[in-house]
Amino acid sequence: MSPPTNEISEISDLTQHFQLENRLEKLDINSNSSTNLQLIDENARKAEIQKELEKHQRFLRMAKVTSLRSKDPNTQVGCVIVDKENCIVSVGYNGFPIGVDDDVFRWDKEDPEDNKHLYVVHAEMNAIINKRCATLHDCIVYVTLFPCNKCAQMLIQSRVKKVYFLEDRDELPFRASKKMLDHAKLPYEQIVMPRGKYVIEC
Ligand SMILES: Nc1ccn([C@H]2C[C@H](O)[C@@H](COP(=O)(O)O)O2)c(=O)n1
Ligand SMILES: [Zn+2]
Repeated sequence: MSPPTNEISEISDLTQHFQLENRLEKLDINSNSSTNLQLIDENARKAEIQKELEKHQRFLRMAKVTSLRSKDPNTQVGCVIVDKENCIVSVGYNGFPIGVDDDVFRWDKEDPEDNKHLYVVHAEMNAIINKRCATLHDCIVYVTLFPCNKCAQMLIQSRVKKVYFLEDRDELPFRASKKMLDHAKLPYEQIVMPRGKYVIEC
């Protein structure tokens, strides 16, 4: 049985809190030996880290909004790619290729010959193809679902700098993807959304 909604929100709040704590711990600040100046510095860095986290959440919210364009009745995925200056250089969502008719290539077909997975272009692939810049080198990827193995290959080849994502899956394509990303040293990080600021009603 799934927990009631407010319980989920509390879990989300707690996870978020620990995520921020975890980020702060990495700073390795020795608070016992803090002088006033160090304390000011510490607070400034805490504020900076909080600001960074909020930026990631903002772009992931945009990825979520983008995902709503997908016609996949089971899983809508959205991807936003930003450059070094935090400018959006591309967006994408999962859909059939241009000219491939949804009424012919249906989303709900179970038959292996007609299954959507044979035809759908993933959100990340569409974002890579749609880019409005010469290269994605050092760009940051925001995606609502962890990239599969095929998308991970393309992201590695595109030389993007980091992947931020919302949801994860413990399935073969995703495990293979992690193996590849780790090996290629392309970092990825799951971001938890703040309570009440993720669900978008349209
Ligand atoms: N990172 C990903 C992973 C999956 N997708 C797409 C491919 C399908 O349209 C959908 C997954 O369908 P399901 O297996 O949940 O029925 O999500 C993507 O675009 N990017
Ligand atoms: Zn994929």
